[in-house]
Amino acid sequence: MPQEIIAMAADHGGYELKAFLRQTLEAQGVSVLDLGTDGPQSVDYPDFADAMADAIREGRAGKGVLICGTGIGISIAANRHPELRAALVHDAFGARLARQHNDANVIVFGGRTIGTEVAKDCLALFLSTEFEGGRHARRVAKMSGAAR
Ligand SMILES: O=C(CO)[C@H](O)[C@H](O)COP(=O)(O)O
Repeated sequence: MPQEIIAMAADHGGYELKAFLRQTLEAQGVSVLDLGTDGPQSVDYPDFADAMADAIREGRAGKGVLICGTGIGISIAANRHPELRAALVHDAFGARLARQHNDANVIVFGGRTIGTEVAKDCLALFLSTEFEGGRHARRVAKMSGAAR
């Protein structure tokens, strides 16, 4: 089975953490689709959530990493897209449960709030943990259906 491609995108509050995590993944042989941004100039985080949604919808990546300063704005923007289940994660427990219970396909970090080593551990757990299905599949399906 071909290895899943991981898309990454960040605003100016997260580009440094993105570069660190990209380097980490590529050193492990993981293919990364980098959707920007790549420098400190001010950009708008919704544009990068939109780029992530396009990449996942078009099958250019299987999972993604989004980063803004706090992770909050880019989470809000990402979860407006039906193809994304974006989880803002601060610790290993959240990273694992985001996969096991929520079948999240995007992990979100705050570039100004999380340490690089914590983010690295969270990302590794996120990418290596399977969705549990069962009762969680019913709940995830309810989020994918038409609004009430
Ligand atoms: O965290 C964010 C959104 O939730 C943004 O990164 C943050 O709002 C950008 O702020 P500034 O333009 O002052 O650098």
